[in-house]
Amino acid sequence: MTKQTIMIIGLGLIGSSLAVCIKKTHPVSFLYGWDNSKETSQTAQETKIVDQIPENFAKAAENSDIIVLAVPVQTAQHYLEELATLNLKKEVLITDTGSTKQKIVHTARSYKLNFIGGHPMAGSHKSGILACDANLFENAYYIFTPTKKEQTEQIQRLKELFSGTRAKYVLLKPKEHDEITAMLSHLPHIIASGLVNQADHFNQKYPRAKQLAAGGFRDITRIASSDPQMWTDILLSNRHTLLQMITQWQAKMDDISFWLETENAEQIYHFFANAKDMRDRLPVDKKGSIPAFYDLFVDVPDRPGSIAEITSLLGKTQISLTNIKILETREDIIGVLQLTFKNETDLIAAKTHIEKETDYHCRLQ
Ligand SMILES: NC(=O)c1ccc[n+]([C@@H]2O[C@H](COP(=O)([O-])OP(=O)(O)OC[C@H]3O[C@@H](n4cnc5c(N)ncnc54)[C@H](O)[C@@H]3O)[C@@H](O)[C@H]2O)c1
Ligand SMILES: O=C(O)C(=O)C[C@]1(C(=O)O)C=C[C@@H](O)C=C1
Repeated sequence: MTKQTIMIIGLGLIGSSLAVCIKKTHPVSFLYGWDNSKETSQTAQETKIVDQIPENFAKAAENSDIIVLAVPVQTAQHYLEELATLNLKKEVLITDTGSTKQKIVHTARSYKLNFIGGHPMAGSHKSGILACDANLFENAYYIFTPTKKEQTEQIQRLKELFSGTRAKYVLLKPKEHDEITAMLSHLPHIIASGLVNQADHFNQKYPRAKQLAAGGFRDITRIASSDPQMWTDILLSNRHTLLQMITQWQAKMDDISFWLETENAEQIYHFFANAKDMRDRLPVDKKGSIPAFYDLFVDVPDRPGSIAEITSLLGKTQISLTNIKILETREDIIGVLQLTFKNETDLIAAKTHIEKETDYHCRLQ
């Protein structure tokens, strides 16, 4: 194992999780971390997620063999501009984790930087260093977008660097990447937030309506809790593709309006049947289509002692929780408890146990 100096710029959810994975498989490498949030830098230092938060950005970058940009995509562009002005090592390899690839690859090329675009297709609506998770990328796809054949050796360097993620590597062209993620990630985020905003407006007429939001609304809108800055950057950097996708979406909505106006049950049935068929065939073991965190949602009666009952049940079985949160206490009826575990085995064991010992309903999403 060669000793390398690695610099991670941006120590939020993705940067800190990658740092932990790198440390696990490359203990002899030296890891610099850089973040413009003082609090985040302090946490990274205290928890030893990185070896050092340097005093001087330029010196650390110039000393690095690999630089990983894990900041919002627009910010990553600015860092490339800055890195291009430094006296970086000749062999330095720069990569990023951003959710869009064409713009950043284009910028890196214009500065003649040794850059390979990267994108781990796993994440969460949670952000920041406190959401750091060493298992975040396990079984997920990690996309690289090389632009030249000569980059094979560089890709190999990155595959080795990120081997601790236990992700599956995929190579795509930047344009292919941006079209696929527009369909499967960016448009869904727009729709989820659109729904929440529409419901927010609606709530002015029926203020109690939000208390009634049940599984359907919650399931489809989880990702609306994601970081607004990150998503502003993503949308603006994949503008053209998204404009086309939105037009297609609007056409689909027009179809539904028409079928409703004309009471066309056959077309409406076909719309749902086709979607069900496609959704049911989605692989369930892939991150991206399942929650990246091992969360269990338990409907509990809103009465004293019900939370203690669950924690003591889990305590007896030695299943350890990493987080517990009361999501809502709906009047009179039930509330939802979000239990987070450190891996899938604990999650499934907890679900089985709670269902066996109580009559509480458990859901994975
Ligand atoms: N969240 C996801 O699900 C996900 C998944 C895959 C890829 N990505 C991409 O990875 C990147 C990071 O996303 P994240 O989820 O880790 O976001 P995050 O908000 O959790 O972390 C971003 C970090 O960058 C820091 N930062 C912001 N501006 C900075 C600057 N100018 N200089 C230094 N640090 C700065 C922030 O303080 C924060 O710690 C984004 O480009 C995003 O598109 C996100
Ligand atoms: O699971 C989530 O919360 C995510 O939003 C993760 C998700 C996605 O859309 O699948 C979000 C953006 C990233 O670029 C990759 C993954």
